[in-house]
Parts: sequence; C-alpha cells; structure tokens
Amino acid sequence: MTDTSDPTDWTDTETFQTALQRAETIEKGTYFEGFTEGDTIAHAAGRRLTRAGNERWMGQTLNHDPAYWHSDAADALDYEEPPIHPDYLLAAVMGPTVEDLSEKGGYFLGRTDLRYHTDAVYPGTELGVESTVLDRTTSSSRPAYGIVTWETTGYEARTDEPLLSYRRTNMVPRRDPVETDGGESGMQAETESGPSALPAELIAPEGPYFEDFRAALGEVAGRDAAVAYRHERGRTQDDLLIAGLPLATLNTAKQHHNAAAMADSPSGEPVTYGDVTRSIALAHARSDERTYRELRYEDEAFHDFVTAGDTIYGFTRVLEATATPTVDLPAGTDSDGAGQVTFEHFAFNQHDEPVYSGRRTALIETRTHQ
Ligand SMILES: CC(C)(COP(=O)(O)OP(=O)(O)OC[C@H]1O[C@@H](n2cnc3c(N)ncnc32)[C@H](O)[C@@H]1OP(=O)(O)O)[C@@H](O)C(=O)NCCC(=O)NCCSC(=O)C[C@H](O)C(=O)O
Repeated sequence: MTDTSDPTDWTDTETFQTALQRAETIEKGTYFEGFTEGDTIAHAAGRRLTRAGNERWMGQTLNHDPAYWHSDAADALDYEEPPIHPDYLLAAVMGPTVEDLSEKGGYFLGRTDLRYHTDAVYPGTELGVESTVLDRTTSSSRPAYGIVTWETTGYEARTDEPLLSYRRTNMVPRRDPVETDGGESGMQAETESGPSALPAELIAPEGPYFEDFRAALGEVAGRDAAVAYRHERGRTQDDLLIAGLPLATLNTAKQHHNAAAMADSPSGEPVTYGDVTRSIALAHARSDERTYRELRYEDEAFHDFVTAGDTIYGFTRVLEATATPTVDLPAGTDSDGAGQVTFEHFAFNQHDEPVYSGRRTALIETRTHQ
C-alpha cells in the first residue's frame, strides 16, 4: 500500500534542491570510454518519412526546389513522384544515432564518404539505422575529450535496402576528464597562421547548367584564376532552425535545445546542428545551379559554432566538370541529360568567417535536358 503519511514536503525548494544533489541521474548517451572499435550499434527505429517533415526541412533551409513537392517538377527530373530531399534524408538518418553516439555532447567535427545508394527515396519509407565504431583516439589538444569515428548506414527498415552511408567524426567527452575544455576555435588558429595566397582572379559561371560550369573551368585553366563565387541569400538562425529541425529528426543532442546545459559550454548557448548549417549553405548554392542528382560528399568539416542571430551565407568553388560520371552512380540513376560537377562549398557567417566546408559531387542538368 502507498504510504500517505510521508512527512517530507518534496515541493519545498530547499528540500527539493537537497534531493537533487543526493539523487543519482539516470544518464543518456555514451562517454568516450564506452566505445570499442569494431562494435556495431543498431539504433532505435528511425522516422517514417513524410511529405510534411520533408517540406518543413526544405522550407526552413531555403531548399526551395519544386522537384521535391510538385509532381510536374518531379517528373521533369525523372522522378516517379516528389521524393524525399537528400539533406532531410541525411538528417533523418543521423537523428536516431545521436542518442547512442553523441548525446553526451562534444563537437561534430566532420563527415566524409557520404554516398547515396539509391536514386530516390519516397515518403512512407521507414528508416532503420546502424553504426559501427571505426576508430577511437585521445584528443591531444583537449584531454577532456576523445575523438571517435563511426560508419553509419541508413536503410529502408522493411526491405533492408541501403539508402545512404557516411563516416562521421565527433569529439566525445571522457567520463573522467583530466582537464576542462578551454580550447580556442579553429578559426582563431587560422587567423594566427595568416592568410594563404588566393588565385589572382575569381570568376563566376555564366549560368546554372553543366555547360556553364565546364566553360568557366575552361576559362581559368592554365591561368592564375579559379571559378569561385558567393551566393546572395542569407538565413538568420532562429529557434525553429536551432531546436526545431534537429528535434524533428530525433536528434537529441543537448547542444541544440537545452540552453541551461549549454550556458556552461564554450559557446555559452545552444548551437545550430551542423546539418542545418550545411543544408542552408547548399541551398544557396543549389539556387544558382540546375541540380539533377546529389551523388557524394567528402571531407565535410565544421569550423566554428553557429548560434542564434548568426546569418549563414554560401560560397562555392568549382573543382571539376566531366560530361561522363567518374563516380559510382546510385542504383537506378541515369545520367543522360546531366554532367558531373565537383564543388567545394562553404557556409560562412555575417563576420565572413567560414563555419562549414565540404566537397560535393552532383549531376547538373545540361541545357538539352528536357
Ligand atoms: C571543434 C573546434 C572547437 C576545434 O577547434 P580546433 O581545436 O582549433 O581545431 P582542430 O583542427 O585542432 O581540431 C581539434 C582536434 O580534432 C581533430 N579533428 C578535427 N576535425 C577532424 C575530423 N574531421 N576528423 C578527425 N579528427 C578531426 C583534430 O585532429 C584535433 O585533434 P587533436 O589535436 O588530437 O585534439 C572547432 O572546430 C569548432 O568549434 N567547430 C564547430 C563544431 C560545431 O559547431 N559542429 C556542429 C554543431 S554540433 C552538432 O551538430 C552536434 C550533432 O547534433 C551531433 O550529435 O553530432
């Protein structure tokens, strides 16, 4: 029987605070010491992908490509129906991994070898997600942290069909830090080492088609010049971007939604989820090109925090353009009417400081694609 004669007033503030000090916390997440190379982790069930979730992500990040919500536009890009946007798919795959891999906090440092395995993913897909610990190493600059790399695969849970995979690296807090994190950001280090030499001339392509990127590369070939340009749009960080979008993908990292916990962190406040920052910069770039398919991403890195009120802009460098794809195409992708372009994209803030960079290979429509 329940004892109703408890003399303790648990709602008395002093009593309650004492209880909080004495009580054990049932923890979430995994410290660095909890990861063993080679271990595979099956994450909790992922989201059932919906048009509403897709459109919320796309609308807020300025990925306003109608192929992902309008049937005629989808048909023009050879889709059966408007598919799930690749950036939303990526965030929805990473979301359920956070509880197991990165909820303890620490920095999302970067990701590489992101590949899409299938031409399109449609609403109604139910995600399954699995990760393997590839590497764990002590951080020499921050003894309070270790550095862990995982390989993650997102698949259709009912058929086991792989949808995408990537390798992600985070700093992960150690259970027993030997030192607190007082390190400075990567941008500070870069400033101290001084600017590196740029090509004498930066030019922009004349249009958004494959031929325009190839012509621009032809123009700079053999000269002290590069195809590199900025995109005009910016997106200021608000609560929906910082807390709303990651929570909608099941991303439980406290960095994005717990202001009290973040008050004691180096940023002093919640920070934007790396994949939101990235998606905004990519949206700016995509608005100046005729994207046909996303193929792969390499060497993505997050260089500095993004917080409320920061405005994210995009900058693009064009590295290569080939009429015939040189990378493996996702199953079912037909590259007719498109050429392969490799870009380096940057997100930067209102102080012109880069906060994200990554290499992206995509199929870009040719002028003749109907
Ligand atoms: C994180 C930073 C503060 C680091 O700054 P700085 O110390 O100047 O940079 P270093 O280049 O020296 O890197 C520190 C150590 O980390 C290793 N490192 C860095 N990048 C990688 C990588 N891609 N792969 C492997 N290892 C990497 C370096 O080798 C250094 O190692 P060591 O010398 O042994 O210590 C600064 O970069 C920063 O502030 N970045 C922004 C971070 C951020 O805001 N990320 C996105 C938001 S957080 C998020 O999205 C969380 C997400 O939800 C999740 O759950 O993951």
